[in-house]
Amino acid sequence: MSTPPSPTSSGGPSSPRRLPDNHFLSIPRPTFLAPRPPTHAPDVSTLAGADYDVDVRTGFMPPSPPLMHLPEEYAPWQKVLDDAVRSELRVGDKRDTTGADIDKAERWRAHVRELAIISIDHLQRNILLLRRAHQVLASIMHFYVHSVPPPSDPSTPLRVPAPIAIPLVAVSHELGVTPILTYADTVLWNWDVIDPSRPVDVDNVRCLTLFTGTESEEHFYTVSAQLELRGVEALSIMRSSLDEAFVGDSLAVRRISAYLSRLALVIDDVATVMMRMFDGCDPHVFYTEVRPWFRGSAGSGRKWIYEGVSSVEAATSEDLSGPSAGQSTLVHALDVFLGVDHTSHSHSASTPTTSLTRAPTFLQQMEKYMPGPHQAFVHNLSSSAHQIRPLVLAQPAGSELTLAYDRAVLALKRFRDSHIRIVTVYIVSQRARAEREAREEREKAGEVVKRRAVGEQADIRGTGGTQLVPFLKETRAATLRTVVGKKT
Ligand code: HEM
Repeated sequence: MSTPPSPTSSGGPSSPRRLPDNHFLSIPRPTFLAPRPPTHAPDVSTLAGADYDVDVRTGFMPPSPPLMHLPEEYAPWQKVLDDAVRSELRVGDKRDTTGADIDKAERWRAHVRELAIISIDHLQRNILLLRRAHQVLASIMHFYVHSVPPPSDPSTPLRVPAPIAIPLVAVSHELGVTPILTYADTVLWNWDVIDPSRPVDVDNVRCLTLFTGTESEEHFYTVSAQLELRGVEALSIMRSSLDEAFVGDSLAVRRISAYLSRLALVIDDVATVMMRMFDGCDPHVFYTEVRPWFRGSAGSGRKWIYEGVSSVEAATSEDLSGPSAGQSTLVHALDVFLGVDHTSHSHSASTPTTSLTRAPTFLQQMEKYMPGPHQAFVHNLSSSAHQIRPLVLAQPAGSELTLAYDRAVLALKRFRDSHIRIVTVYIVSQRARAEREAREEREKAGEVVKRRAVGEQADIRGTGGTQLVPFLKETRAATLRTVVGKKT
């Protein structure tokens, strides 16, 4: 990022205001104090830039709308995807999916198996085409694996046919991302501007639906895209703060304090944007129609076999999660920048651990689902020689810097409060409703059905395979533990 925008004193989700010209943050530093990193230190001078695929205006989203078409040679992929959407394929293990739905899906699946295996040679070195290819192939794969009825033996592997598996693994390799549908496919690479004469901003994007064509699905993706755009300012604040941390003098401390206070407002805005979810994404439609398409192989009890793929490559496609906004680099970056330590909860996440190994946290596990350059961004941020938290801890309690730091951390905690409210409405309550309806149906048929005891919680899993309620509460608790002063 070449020039960070000045932090502003206030502003709503999409209307940051400028600082007055005489504000101390508007005064340039004397040039002899300009930070110059030592050659052995990681370069934190540009947290945005081509190397990380981060844009000064759009952050982790590409600066212009992603391609929606592939060259003619790849038209067969596009056609089978369009056919799946047009024929309104239904998830195979839903109670109301009919035999006719299953037959229709099977006819479509046969076309997928009969596709020729197309080389990705003509996509290579063109990142825009590779992204579109990943999105198309991963979407076809999710339609393919989820439109079949459940097998009689629930551990029967799911086979992804070679015409999809081979190019998907190859394209994923080029992009440094996993061969499964990711947050990048559903959000970062899945949008267009509403009004092309206006810049890309929070209120000028919409996402192009893929699975159900419902307004709820489109809104679900669009809110995440809007949130990414509102978060762009946080990236420039991080960069400016790290530059100042390198200098580390008293002026730097004052400046970082102002940046962190501004960051708190930006994070609150990001949370406000997230709550727009309620404006257009119906919780029941989301839970019953949209979310089932997202499921990955992790935690499903079924192995997904990528046919025609070498055993080495196949190892990278085992136990993968479906898309989750938990793969958003923006939120990871905020955690890393503020020094939120999630390691203590790794035991309650999906990966088992032994006393000799420390399991990666959920957030670390999610990094491999991010595009390669964004993973590099997070690594660079976390390996920066000049971190904010140690600087804060070195200040006296109640100082301007510690107060500002806590404001930012508490804003992130409030973001997680809001997120838990969303998850409660969109998943926990919907799951309870689905169970109640299934029970009533069975009771109507004369069965005696055991009810869950009061206080007994369902084992509800996220698309990332976590036990989501304890996981999200622990993630929030880790954020609160990061506060250095009063935890309110
Ligand atoms: C209807 C809307 C949403 C639902 C139902 C939802 C659901 C979930 C679930 C179930 C998890 C647990 C991890 C997993 O197993 O996948 C999760 C994690 C997460 N989600 Fe969401 N989410 C929603 C919207 C969002 C949005 C818009 C964002 C913003 C980027 C977001 C950011 C995160 C993050 C960062 C995590 C990791 C845990 C954390 O850092 O607190 N989610 N979400």
